[in-house]
Amino acid sequence: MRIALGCDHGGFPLKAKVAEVVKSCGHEIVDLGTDSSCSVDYPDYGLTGGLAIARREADRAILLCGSGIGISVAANKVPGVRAGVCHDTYSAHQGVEHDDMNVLCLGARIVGEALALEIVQSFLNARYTNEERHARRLAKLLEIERRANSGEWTQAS
Ligand SMILES: O=C(CO)[C@H](O)[C@H](O)[C@H](O)COP(=O)(O)O
Repeated sequence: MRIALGCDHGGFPLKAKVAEVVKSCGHEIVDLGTDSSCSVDYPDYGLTGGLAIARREADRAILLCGSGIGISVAANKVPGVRAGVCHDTYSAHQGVEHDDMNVLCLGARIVGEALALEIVQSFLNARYTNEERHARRLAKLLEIERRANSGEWTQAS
């Protein structure tokens, strides 16, 4: 798979190790920056990561920030993105298997390196099951997205 990898300064300390694991699992990296610990703004990197998915430049993304929260909120604003913060391996594979999560977000200030790398592997190895109940729920998510984007909830009547 092509895996977009992006981070802000809070996530930067984990980025190189995550890239190593992604490549060692046989995947290609689409590097979205940032490339140093200089302070930057997580919405910029959440957007870039989300767009990589929306534009099909990557199959999945891994986004890192201090907590994982800010960058996941930003990425989830992009239609087609299903980003989740996962700080345990179970969520990382179940999020893909049940919810077709396509963006994994990690907080480099929350998880240690060893656990983070196991979480990454768990995410990469997981596949969406497409079981009937999951497909039904995913269809409902997509319908929420469609209605939100149509403006029906924000236009004055
Ligand atoms: O954790 C974050 C948002 O949820 C971001 O990664 C930022 O890294 C964090 O807010 C940055 O904090 P800083 O005090 O500007 O380093």
